[in-house]
Amino acid sequence: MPAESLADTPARAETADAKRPRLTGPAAALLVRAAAPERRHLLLGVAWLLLAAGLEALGPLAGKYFIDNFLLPRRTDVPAIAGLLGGALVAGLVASWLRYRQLVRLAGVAMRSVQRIREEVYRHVLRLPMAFFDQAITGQLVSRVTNDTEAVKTLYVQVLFVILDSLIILAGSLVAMLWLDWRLMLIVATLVPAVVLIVVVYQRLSAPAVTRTRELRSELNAQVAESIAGMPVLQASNATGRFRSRFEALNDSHYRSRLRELRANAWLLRPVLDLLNVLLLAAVLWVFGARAAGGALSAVEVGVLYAFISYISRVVEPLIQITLQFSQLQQALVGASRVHALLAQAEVPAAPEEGAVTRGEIRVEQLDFAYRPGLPVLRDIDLHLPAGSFHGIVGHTGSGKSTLLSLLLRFYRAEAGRIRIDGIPLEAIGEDEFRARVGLVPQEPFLLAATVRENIAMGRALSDGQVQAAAAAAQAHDFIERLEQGYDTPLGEGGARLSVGQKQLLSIARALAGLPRILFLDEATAHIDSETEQLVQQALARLRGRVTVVAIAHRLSTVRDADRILVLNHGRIAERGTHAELMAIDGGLYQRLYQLQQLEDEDAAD
Ligand SMILES: Nc1ncnc2c1ncn2[C@@H]1O[C@H](COP(=O)(O)OP(=O)(O)OP(=O)(O)O)[C@@H](O)[C@H]1O
Repeated sequence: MPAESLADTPARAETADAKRPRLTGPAAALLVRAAAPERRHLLLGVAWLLLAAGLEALGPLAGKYFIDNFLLPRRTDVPAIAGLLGGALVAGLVASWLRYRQLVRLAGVAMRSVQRIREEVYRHVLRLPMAFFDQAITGQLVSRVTNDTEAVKTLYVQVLFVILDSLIILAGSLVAMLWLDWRLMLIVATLVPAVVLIVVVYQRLSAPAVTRTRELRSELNAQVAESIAGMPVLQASNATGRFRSRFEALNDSHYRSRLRELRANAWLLRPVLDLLNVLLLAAVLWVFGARAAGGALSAVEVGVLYAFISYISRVVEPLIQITLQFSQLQQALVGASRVHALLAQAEVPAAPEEGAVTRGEIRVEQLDFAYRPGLPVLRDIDLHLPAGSFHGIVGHTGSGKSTLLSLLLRFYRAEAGRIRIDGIPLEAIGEDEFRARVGLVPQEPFLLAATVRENIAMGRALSDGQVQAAAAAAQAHDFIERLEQGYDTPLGEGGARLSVGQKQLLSIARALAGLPRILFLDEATAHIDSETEQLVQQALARLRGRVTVVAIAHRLSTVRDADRILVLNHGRIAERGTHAELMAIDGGLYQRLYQLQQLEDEDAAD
């Protein structure tokens, strides 16, 4: 199957959907859905937030009461003053305690919601069709599952709760001011449309920069992942310099984009609001000054003046907080829409749980397939593989061998024709049943950074005896026993401590450990020496009659003993028969392939 390219591509674009930094309906639904199981916590958290903000809003009113009733009339009523101060102190303490409880509760809601979203995204990725991974770039996908979901957490923790908190304080202060002096309150309230205007301008200026920054960050991830995966090729082809320059260029674009974003923040958020704060204070003082000059200022209004000055800062501060959160909101929305775009990708449709693989007989009728419309890769494929038989598939590069295997493995769906296993259509067999009964040994063995035992068991509840039996059947037991810690030897990332042949034998052991009825091998002997190839051949011979084996082989010796060999040519089955039958076709494709390979082998021996 095609490997991911190491081509020197410029910055790669992502889906248009992920670019729109808007809390679209489905993205909002995602956030609400993730928080839904926490409704009780959410309601209690918001209730405590409301109570705390209400208690805090009483502070300036208490100050006004003190000025009006004790300070200006020069009254020294100690028990009343002590009562007032004590009340203010208790209200402050209760407000602080409620804030603590509310923060812990709401932060918990946010964290658990993001945990759920991240799990949902990962679960979804595991169920995406292979066609999706043909286009996907590993690093970008990793970025979606980790960074973007983290950005969504910001949306819950900081943005929504800080904005909610600020809105409540703002509303409380405006109501208190309305009660004190509605005309003055209207002057202060002009701040609100001014801030809305600032936020709109800010969003216009910074949204493209924020989106670009996120894209570039995920491209940085993609390049690092790609470079690590292809390190041997990178170093051997002396491409490290080129990759370094590409990374530096990307990193520089990221820096510039972030700078544009920060400039918009620096200009529009705090400084403009601080200026508005000063203007507002001047306006309120001017009104009071005018009233005093006109002789209309009563003694009672000194308390109102004090309360107003206190409330102005309480109005300005939450507005500053709200606008500051907008930069994070922007990033979180981009994150949420990217996560949503990924979740919107269609999963592999779930198969009904009824069909079962019992014997392992495969029948293919009139199969046609194309990855892209109009470019057929397989045409008119008809096959019958009896249960327990051993079939080889050979053919030149690009003839469609791996594609046929991918269709038999249900990685893609054919547009025309039928595949049946034991008489049941492929898509009617339950996913668990299908994967348990059908094993695959891929061309590139994939090993986890875990022990030999874990690599064979792959999370299945297998006993030591079952693991060892599978290893013995794959001719891997002997070399495993020779490792320092036998089956408990840690293999290092990608099985770095083993030879390619040993990795391949482990990969076969893993496939056999599930006791499959059908076993597919995709060029499993392509990169191993003839000695290991013989081990693989012995392992396959032992499966005869019990497991249906389909082996794609570049090396014809691997399938020489097969019951039947299928020769693919430009997506069609050109020849089929045993080795002897195919060799008897004069000028036949198989005969030519075989002779060519013998010449190559002789050359290699020379
Ligand atoms: N995921 C894909 N998307 C689009 N085209 C693909 C994809 N995989 C394979 N192809 C194309 O389909 C054709 C058959 O490819 P396939 O990998 O099945 O050939 P193959 O016989 O297995 O070749 P090889 O021996 O080199 O592995 C090729 O032209 C290839 O470019």
